[in-house]
Amino acid sequence: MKLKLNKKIICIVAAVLSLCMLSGIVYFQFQGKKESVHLNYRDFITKMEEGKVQTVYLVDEAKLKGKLRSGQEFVTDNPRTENFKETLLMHNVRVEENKGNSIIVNIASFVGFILVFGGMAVFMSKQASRQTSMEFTKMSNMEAIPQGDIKVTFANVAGNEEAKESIMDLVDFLKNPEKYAKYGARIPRGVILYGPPGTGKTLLAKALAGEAGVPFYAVSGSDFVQIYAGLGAGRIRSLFKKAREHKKCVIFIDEIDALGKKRDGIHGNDESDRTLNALLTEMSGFHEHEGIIVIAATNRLDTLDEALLRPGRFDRQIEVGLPDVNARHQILKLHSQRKPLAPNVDLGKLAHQTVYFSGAELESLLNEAAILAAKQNTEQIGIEHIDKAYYTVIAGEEKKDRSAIAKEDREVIAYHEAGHALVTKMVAPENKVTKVTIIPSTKGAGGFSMNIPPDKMCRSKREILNQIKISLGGRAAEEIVFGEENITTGANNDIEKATTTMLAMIKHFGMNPKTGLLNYDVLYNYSSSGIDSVIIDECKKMMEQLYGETKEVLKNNRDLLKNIAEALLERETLNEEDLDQMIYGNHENLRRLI
Ligand SMILES: Nc1ncnc2c1ncn2[C@@H]1O[C@H](COP(=O)(O)OP(=O)(O)OP(=O)(O)O)[C@@H](O)[C@H]1O
Ligand SMILES: [Zn+2]
Repeated sequence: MKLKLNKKIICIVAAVLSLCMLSGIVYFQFQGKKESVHLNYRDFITKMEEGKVQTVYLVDEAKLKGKLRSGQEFVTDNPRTENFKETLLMHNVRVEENKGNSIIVNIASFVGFILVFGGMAVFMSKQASRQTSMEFTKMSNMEAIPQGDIKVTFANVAGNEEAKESIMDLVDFLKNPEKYAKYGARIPRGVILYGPPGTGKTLLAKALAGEAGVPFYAVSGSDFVQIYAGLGAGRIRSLFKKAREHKKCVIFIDEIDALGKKRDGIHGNDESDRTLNALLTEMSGFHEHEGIIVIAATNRLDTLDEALLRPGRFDRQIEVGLPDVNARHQILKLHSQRKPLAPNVDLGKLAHQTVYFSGAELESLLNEAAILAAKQNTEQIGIEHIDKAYYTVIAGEEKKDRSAIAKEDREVIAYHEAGHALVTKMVAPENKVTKVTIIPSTKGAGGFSMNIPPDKMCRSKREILNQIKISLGGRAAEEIVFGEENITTGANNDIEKATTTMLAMIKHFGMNPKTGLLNYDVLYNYSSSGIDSVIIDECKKMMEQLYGETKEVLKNNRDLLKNIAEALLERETLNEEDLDQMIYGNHENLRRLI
């Protein structure tokens, strides 16, 4: 009874207090609006250059306040660069340092209100209390793994050679930031690792910290959302504050997409915007000689807000793809190092059977097998354990055996990619084919073949036509080998690319005799006749002719096409040397004959 009464009183007091608080907040907001405007940093610089800025109050906060000559007060981002004060003085701006400004006081009182308000809420609801304290604990738990405790090095990462190389560059940046500062080089602040789950992104970030011998902070983008308003941005600031104490360190933000998703303009989310802005502000506030590198990871690069990818932010993007057969073999070897494998386990063969497995799945495969063997008390881990574990690992995503479904698809993909590569070699040997693979990547649905034309200012009509033939090479190979009935949707992107190029030839470059030397975009601006049917007819005609020629190239080299496709099925990835070896043999001279 006593307890109930107490609760009632508490509720009444809480209601009255809340009312007071609310009016306080409303008053504060009214005051705030009257007082200062928010200038983005670029506008601030413009105003400064125009001599419109009278005073700036320098503080060590993310935002700083100032006054325009018109009397208007403003708030803007604090760049925290070393020569900021000098720049201000050079522009005749009065600089006042560390002066408590009224907005800070206001913010403090606002935060005070919020805290009291929050406190009441906590008091009134046990549930909320538990939740809040969890969030706060999370916040204070952002401890770094100290330097020396990170045992991960590049030796723990198998495969992923290209990603590893890019990360290796950063080790030197972290070890000797002064060296780069001396030459005025901007040290990369942010790196995005992108690729499918479980491919070793976290591992690479840890290896960077491990190799450079610096502390490692790991957080996840999703830790910053779904928490009380304003806390996300606060957490970012406290994370960076802690990181700065170390001078050199690696901050790893997993699932960056949780706070840096593209804004669609309709479903804006103020809270994640605020958090993202706090992150960007912190990153642009790094001192030149500071060795802090932020590594972010995401499964999808294309969903990220462009603001994140601008220079000075996450301007290095590194793909971390699924491992090919060679890389899978190395990963299996690495993770079986301390496992007693039976002689009947052939890791090379296992690598072939684990198409589309990520590094994490391979690790899990061996781990599950080890658990099974331990349960049965057998001396060693045998192939029978691995076979069983195989289904445990892929269960849940697909009932059927992945490699079995993939078999037919893989063959079509192999011929498709072989088609692209062979046509490139035949019609445009000056292009570089850096990599052909049937392992899916973000660059292409099935597989992809990287074909880089030489760097030139202008391209000739012949080069453009060849580029279209290269795009058509995939579909042409499918048709020749599997018949017209069996062509696939795999050529979707290729057709899009070919059409775009073809239209540009006709509409912009005046490279078709029938449609003439006209720019059709300019023409359409003056008449509203829509797309000219002559253009469509010419496009189709030219495309048909090029497709015929492409098929001819492949038909004349069917053996080569078969060899390349079979090599792809066997090795999954081929590089330029492998291709040249197959096409030109050992005789470099032959190259000139073709
Ligand atoms: N290339 C690799 N070499 C060795 N082990 C790997 C590799 N890739 C993944 N692994 C194993 O898988 C585990 C999980 O990898 P990691 O957490 O780095 O993947 P991730 O790409 O960060 O995944 P997510 O996108 O799900 O966060 C690692 O701890 C390691 O055991
Ligand atoms: Zn293709």
